[in-house]
Amino acid sequence: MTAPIIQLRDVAKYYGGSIVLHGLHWDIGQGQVIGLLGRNGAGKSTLMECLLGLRELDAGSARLFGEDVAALSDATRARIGYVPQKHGLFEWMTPLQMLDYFKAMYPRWNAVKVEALLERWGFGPLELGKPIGRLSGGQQQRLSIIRALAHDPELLVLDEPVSALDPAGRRAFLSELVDGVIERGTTVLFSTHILTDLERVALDVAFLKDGRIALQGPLDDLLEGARNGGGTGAEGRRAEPLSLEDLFIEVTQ
Ligand SMILES: Nc1ncnc2c1ncn2[C@@H]1O[C@H](COP(=O)(O)OP(=O)(O)OP(=O)(O)O)[C@@H](O)[C@H]1O
Repeated sequence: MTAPIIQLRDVAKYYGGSIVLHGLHWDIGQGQVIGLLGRNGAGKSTLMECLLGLRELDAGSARLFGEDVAALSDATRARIGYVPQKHGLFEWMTPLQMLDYFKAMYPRWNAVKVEALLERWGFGPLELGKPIGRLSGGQQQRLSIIRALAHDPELLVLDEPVSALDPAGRRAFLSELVDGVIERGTTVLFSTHILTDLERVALDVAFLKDGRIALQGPLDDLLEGARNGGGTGAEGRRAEPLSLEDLFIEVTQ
């Protein structure tokens, strides 16, 4: 069996006195596509930052591609794409300058893909020539996604990647995710509060609650299990079909 792409063991993270993650074990295997769900403040961003080595753990260990995240090699870093919730793009640069800057860092930069995405996602000469700080929130989010996809990462971590996108932008992103990313066998972890998007894309969902992964499984199985009264503690078969929204409320309350 191949080693998991993401491996978390006994992870704990505190902010001051408050515990956000604790006793968290999680393995994500090659090619898995997981939607991470949890209430506001449950710790989804913190978990993603910890597993990428962007925040120091208070206990436990996190490994990516078998390497400790505290000491990732450049080669492993180049296999990862990340869209943070606060994208923090270089606001004084134009999109072209920023993409050129990142291109120099990645041996596997896919210039054809970048150009195609820029064109499809509405970056004409006007947008490409403006400082990023003067683009709209949605345009900045699109650019952050393009940057994360540009080097054909083997692991893609997306923290609420569509929160600023209009419905057309969300649809375009989801179709790129399904046809251009998941099709290639990329391992994907993404958080969202837009459950309909998750139903279109995620094969598995994981619920973060009380600092741990409280429930995880293929979306269809979880819904079926919940309808039959198993898995979420309900008794007897339900008369009403259970939606992902119902399941979310039941698991995370
Ligand atoms: N830098 C920080 N310093 C102190 N507390 C923090 C910090 N970052 C996050 N927190 C706290 O940790 C908890 C988890 O925050 P986090 O952003 O990880 O949650 P989330 O599940 O991503 O939330 P949301 O769905 O609202 O984006 C929250 O209570 C938050 O206030």
